[in-house]
Amino acid sequence: MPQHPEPDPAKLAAARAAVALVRNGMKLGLGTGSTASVMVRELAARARAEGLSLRCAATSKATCELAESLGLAIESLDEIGWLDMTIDGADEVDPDLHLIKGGGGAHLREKIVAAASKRMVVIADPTKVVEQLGAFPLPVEVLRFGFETTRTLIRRALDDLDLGDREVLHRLKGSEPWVTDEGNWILDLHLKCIPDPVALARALAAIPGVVEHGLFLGMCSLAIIGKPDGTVVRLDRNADIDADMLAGEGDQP
Ligand SMILES: O=C(CO)[C@H](O)[C@H](O)COP(=O)(O)O
Repeated sequence: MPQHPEPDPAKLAAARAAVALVRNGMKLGLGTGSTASVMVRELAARARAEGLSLRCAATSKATCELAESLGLAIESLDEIGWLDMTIDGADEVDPDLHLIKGGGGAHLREKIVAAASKRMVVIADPTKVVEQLGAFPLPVEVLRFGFETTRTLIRRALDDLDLGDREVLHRLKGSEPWVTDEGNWILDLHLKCIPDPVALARALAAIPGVVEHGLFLGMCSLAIIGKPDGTVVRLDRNADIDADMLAGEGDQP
């Protein structure tokens, strides 16, 4: 088994609590990022120890490689169909369980997988919980074709929302553009705060050339926040989520 550093205790606590929700036979979406990686390791260990039969779709090439290296078989989303649950990390979580995602640049696949899931469970440490979204730069995946035109249209949309003086930065890896799993580029919107996430999401989605933005609104039904002492806090959108989740058989969300 590949060696890896001891995981952060808060991420480990959140990951373990989420993996405890998994039942034999479930169809799962596996998120991307450092917290999701801890979850994938915990899930693989539990599946091995208990002989669980699971069907898993990955939200990135990196997660696919990690899961397969740990013995979890990954199938394409379309092979599996609707999922019982996706477990993923987040960059910010607000009190309505609205999210910013895409710090790892995987928010396009993450959103598709979450949309195909009956439940999206977010795992995070307390630094991700915010009163208002926007301190974390909002990632927007953009087609390379007409990239500067799309950036200008985004700036105009921000102007209309009184967010006009904010930076819209091309994400780089070294001196080269950062390329997503789908071959696109990313703009990071340094907004400082997002007073109206719904309006911003609508404005960004209306711009040709925007493939997907990192606002996940109304998608997450449970956030599990791990604390450094190993305890967790659950932020529920639906009070009956656990009973509901156990009853789910992967029908259409
Ligand atoms: O959205 C994501 C990747 O696109 C990640 O889930 C998010 O960036 C959180 O990552 P980490 O757990 O490493 O802080």
